[in-house]
Amino acid sequence: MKGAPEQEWNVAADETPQHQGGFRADFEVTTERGGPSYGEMIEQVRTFMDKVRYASPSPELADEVIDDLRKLNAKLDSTLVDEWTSPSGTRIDLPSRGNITLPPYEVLDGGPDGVDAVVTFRPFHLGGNGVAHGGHVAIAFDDLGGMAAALRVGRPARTAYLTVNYRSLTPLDTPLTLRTWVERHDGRKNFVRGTLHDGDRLCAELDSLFIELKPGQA
Ligand SMILES: CCCCCCCC(=O)SCCNC(=O)CCNC(=O)[C@H](O)C(C)(C)COP(=O)(O)OP(=O)(O)OC[C@H]1O[C@@H](n2cnc3c(N)ncnc32)[C@H](O)[C@@H]1OP(=O)(O)O
Repeated sequence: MKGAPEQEWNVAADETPQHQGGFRADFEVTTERGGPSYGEMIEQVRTFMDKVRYASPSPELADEVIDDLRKLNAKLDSTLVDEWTSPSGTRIDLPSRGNITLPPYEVLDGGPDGVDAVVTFRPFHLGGNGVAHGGHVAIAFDDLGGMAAALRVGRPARTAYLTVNYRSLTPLDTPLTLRTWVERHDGRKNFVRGTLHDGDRLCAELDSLFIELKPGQA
């Protein structure tokens, strides 16, 4: 991974098809793209999603919010870039690399032996009856399982299968311990296991296969 000190943070997307030549194994990570307030911007969006999940607005307020959102969307329209240069996904100083689509996590330790992270499912990750949606648990495992495979092989890997065993309910708004590691490998095949704990209580387990991508493979 490269981290250039001089980052351009508002580069227009070019005409190059994004997947030409395969998944980019070596794209620039950054702590600067999007500016110093980018993390807070993402946090405010997540907070907005929390509010939307539980809000019951009047028709008038819904119309007002729609107007405000249209204005905000128009503001961002002029700044759109491709996925490889967007801060969302490449800002390694932010929870989940600044990726707005992932449950926010912080990697405490990561290397060829595995990944230790703390993940907090937000109120908007609600599944039902106050606990996390199983699909969001799977997303956290997919990203951090993929990271464990990538850190072992030094190249990106794609999920071939992913099984989550849900052992007990996963709470919201609670820092949870998530671990992933490559249990065994066979050529390009990385068999990745994982656990998600609330304190000592096991919430879910991961059993998955990540295939190391060949050079140029999409
Ligand atoms: C740090 C950031 C991390 C982010 C992680 C995010 C991860 C993701 O979400 S990726 C998105 C979800 N995954 C996908 O879209 C993948 C879609 N599938 C594919 O692209 C391909 O099937 C792919 C790449 C997985 C494998 O294709 P390919 O490279 O041609 O491998 P292929 O030759 O078919 O298989 C290689 C080996 O794996 C085995 N294999 C492949 N798929 C499976 C499977 N589902 N189950 C069991 N074995 C499998 C094959 O049998 C073969 O075994 P062997 O070498 O012993 O004969």
